[in-house]
Amino acid sequence: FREINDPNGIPGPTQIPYLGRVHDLPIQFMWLKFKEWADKYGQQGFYRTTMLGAEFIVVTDEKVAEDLLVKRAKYNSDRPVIQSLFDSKSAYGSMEYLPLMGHNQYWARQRKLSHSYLAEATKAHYYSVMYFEVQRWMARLLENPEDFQHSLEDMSSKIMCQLTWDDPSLSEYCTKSAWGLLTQMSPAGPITNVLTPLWHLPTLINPWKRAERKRHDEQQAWWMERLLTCREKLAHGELRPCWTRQFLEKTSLKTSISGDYEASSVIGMLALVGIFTVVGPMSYWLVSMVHNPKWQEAVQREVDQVCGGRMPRLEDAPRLPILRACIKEVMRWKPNVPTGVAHETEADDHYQGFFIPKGTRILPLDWSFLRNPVKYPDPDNFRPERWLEPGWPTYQEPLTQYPTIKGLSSFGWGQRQCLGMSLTQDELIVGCGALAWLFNLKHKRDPVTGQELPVPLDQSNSLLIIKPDPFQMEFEPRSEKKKMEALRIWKESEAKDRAKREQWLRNLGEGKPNVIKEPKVPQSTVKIPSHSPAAAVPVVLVNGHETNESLEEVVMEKAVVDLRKEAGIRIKIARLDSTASV
Ligand code: HEM
Repeated sequence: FREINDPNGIPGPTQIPYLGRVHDLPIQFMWLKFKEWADKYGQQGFYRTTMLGAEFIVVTDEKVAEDLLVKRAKYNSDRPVIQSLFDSKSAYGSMEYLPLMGHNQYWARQRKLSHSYLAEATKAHYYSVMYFEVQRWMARLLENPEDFQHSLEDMSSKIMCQLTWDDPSLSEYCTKSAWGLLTQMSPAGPITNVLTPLWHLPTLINPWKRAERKRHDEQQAWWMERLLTCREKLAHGELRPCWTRQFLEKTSLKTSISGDYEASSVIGMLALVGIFTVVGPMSYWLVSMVHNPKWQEAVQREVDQVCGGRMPRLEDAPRLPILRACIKEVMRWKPNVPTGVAHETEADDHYQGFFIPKGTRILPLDWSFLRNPVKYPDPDNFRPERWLEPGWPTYQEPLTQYPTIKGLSSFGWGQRQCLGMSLTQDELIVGCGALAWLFNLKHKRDPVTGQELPVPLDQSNSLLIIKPDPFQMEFEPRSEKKKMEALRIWKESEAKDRAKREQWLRNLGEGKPNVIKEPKVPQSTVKIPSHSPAAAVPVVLVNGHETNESLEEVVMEKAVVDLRKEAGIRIKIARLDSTASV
């Protein structure tokens, strides 16, 4: 007992031999107990606890997270094992779940690949996918408002399925599969994540292992089927631009990804992770707007003034600071990964005079960071003005650029920081902007008593990534004109999309080339500083049109085209102030 409660060690709750503090750490709303301990023991910005022999350092201050997870990222970027998944860290080469992988070769190459695809998500072609799905969601909300939680999840899933496999019809299964994995990896999921020794029972008497085997095999088979279907469609010229097409056509030649199994996993995982993450803040947006009608009115006023009566688009973002402030405040007030995602240390270390052994799990407690009263005065209340008015510690100028959710502690730290920040920001701007344009989000009234039905503020699941429990609310169209306009826009977009798909297939039948016309890239809310290496990337023009491809890709393509004896392609490179032709 004395050994595990060393008075000179890192402060923390008293540990019981073997159990540590697992017995009084509730599975439900675990982050609240962690915060309670933080207030008691975390004066230095961190404290220590253990669970069934596993050492934890719970980080409660952003400065400490910066020191341990960013400055010492070289040896603090591993992940702990998740007991109820087979080889969650890919230590034995399973190569399946990028965000859960150890700090190993599979993680390095998959992160590189995912990074390039998610940067792609900020490019012009992909914006149209977001607009299209948000327009569909608005129409669905008008037609069936009761179903809003399901249709929201489906919208998010359709965006990911289209970006990944060019097929929004896969959304229902993809969502189911995403929640399956999320549940399996969360402490609030199977009991074997907490009582870990149970996992080692022989398979015959181990229902958890058998259930996981079934879930795992189905998911992997589904991911593989997606890759093979895309390959077949590509061979027939039927696959429009998406990450799988990009992989099959270009990346597969250059990357060290080992083959179809790994490729289908890394691409499939991207689709999954983009669903439940974005659903959280979008759901809490609804909750926050119902509870804060004044801020809802402020966002509506801003959207009306800036967008002149139409649905907001991404190029409007620099002139929508109130919308961005409310989005950021929703993510601060109701963080959807409240415990943070643990890193594991790969070497013995000393910090502030304390010894941290190799294999310690470092938990950056986001709930604590975002409720720090010094950085966020009045932390328990929804105060978007903290991002908009000088005098608040978090205020930053220029307001065309700030507030931005990029870099928020909720996206994690150092080498493991989230790769989906841009995608999340863009989806939230388009989605929440459309809601503000079209609806008054309100409490629903009981048809019998006329009383307002409650929209709970603190009822959610307790998975690693949370969302509010089912609730009821009202989506009141702001006017009949807006309602008709939203339905018209959706009908028009749907008809155009159908026509484009048909044209694509007709072209194929007639042997004509299929050309994708990309809309202009909207101005980002965050400008790239001129000293950044990204600013020096040359703009590549093909036949006078800007392309998203790199110079090497274009030259490579030209070589292929030349080989096929299809001449007539001109490539012009504009590099900063000078231009040259190849
Ligand atoms: C509200 C939205 C989101 C939140 C709060 C969030 C949060 C996080 C967090 C906390 C991590 C772990 C960071 C760490 O270990 O320090 C992470 C990792 C990751 N996120 Fe997100 N995420 C969001 C959206 C997305 C989206 C939309 C995508 C992509 C489609 C995405 C892709 C990833 C990937 C691939 C990783 C693994 C990075 C690695 O292990 O190297 N995330 N995210």
